[in-house]
Amino acid sequence: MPAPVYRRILLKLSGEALMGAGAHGIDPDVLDRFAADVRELVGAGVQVGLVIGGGNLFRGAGLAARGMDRVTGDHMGMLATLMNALAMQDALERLGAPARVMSALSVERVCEDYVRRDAMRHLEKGRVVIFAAGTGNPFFTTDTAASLRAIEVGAELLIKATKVDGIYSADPMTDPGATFYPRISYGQALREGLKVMDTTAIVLCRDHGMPLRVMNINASGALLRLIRGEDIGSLVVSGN
Ligand SMILES: Nc1ncnc2c1ncn2[C@@H]1O[C@H](COP(=O)(O)OP(=O)(O)OP(=O)(O)O)[C@@H](O)[C@H]1O
Ligand SMILES: O=c1ccn([C@@H]2O[C@H](COP(=O)(O)O)[C@@H](O)[C@H]2O)c(=O)[nH]1
Repeated sequence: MPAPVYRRILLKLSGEALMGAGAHGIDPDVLDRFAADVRELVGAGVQVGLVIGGGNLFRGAGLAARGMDRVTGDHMGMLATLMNALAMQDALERLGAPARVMSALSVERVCEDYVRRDAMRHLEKGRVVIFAAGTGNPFFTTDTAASLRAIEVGAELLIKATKVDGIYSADPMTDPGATFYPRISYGQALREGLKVMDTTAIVLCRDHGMPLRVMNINASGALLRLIRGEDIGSLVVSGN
């Protein structure tokens, strides 16, 4: 087996994908499958930071569209990501992979607060660090939190694992004519307003030279092959 080409990665997992075939919540089989994929990475010697979205439970923008105060909705969205993080911590530990949830919002009886130096230490010890509650601020997303944490902890790659195979000219879920981009520059992604990842997250990656891959979360064994150097999904590269 080829050795991993990355020492430390930050993996952003879609919250929505946790629903599986359901319309809401967490499908336990899907959760366990994702946890097994993450454990394989740890087993291969890679230090793994995780950020999990909250779209399977709540998004602030959706709640605001139905009349709720936006900041309250975003607080609920961030707490939703904490619930997903706790579920993932449990699934990983059932598989024998030590994990720590670190939250950007203080919920001190439940998990650790996010402190960068502590997070680095957990990673060095081979524990999966699950960064919960996004950035801790409303009006952001977990994509931005993933970019931020990847940069803060010195990850060598940010992987966005989502429901589609990578980046396309348009949303492939709604546009069957969308073309796949195996490589795209940050500049082109921003210019074309591609909605696969939010603008703030892409700008952060661009400005801090964080390599970014978008890939399908449901492709079996793909994460392991990716960290061993296979060209999977779409790679976002420097340039205009
Ligand atoms: N140009 C594009 N290329 C690829 N996917 C796109 C594009 N435009 C929109 N998308 C959509 O973006 C989705 C991924 O982004 P999004 O952050 O909304 O999902 P997510 O990762 O599942 O979020 P959450 O973690 O909140 O559940 C894909 O599932 C895809 O349908
Ligand atoms: O930094 C952040 C991150 C997230 N939120 C809120 O949480 C939900 C869920 O996150 P997704 O990235 O959409 O999965 C998001 O819609 C926001 O409402 C936040 O406020 N700040």
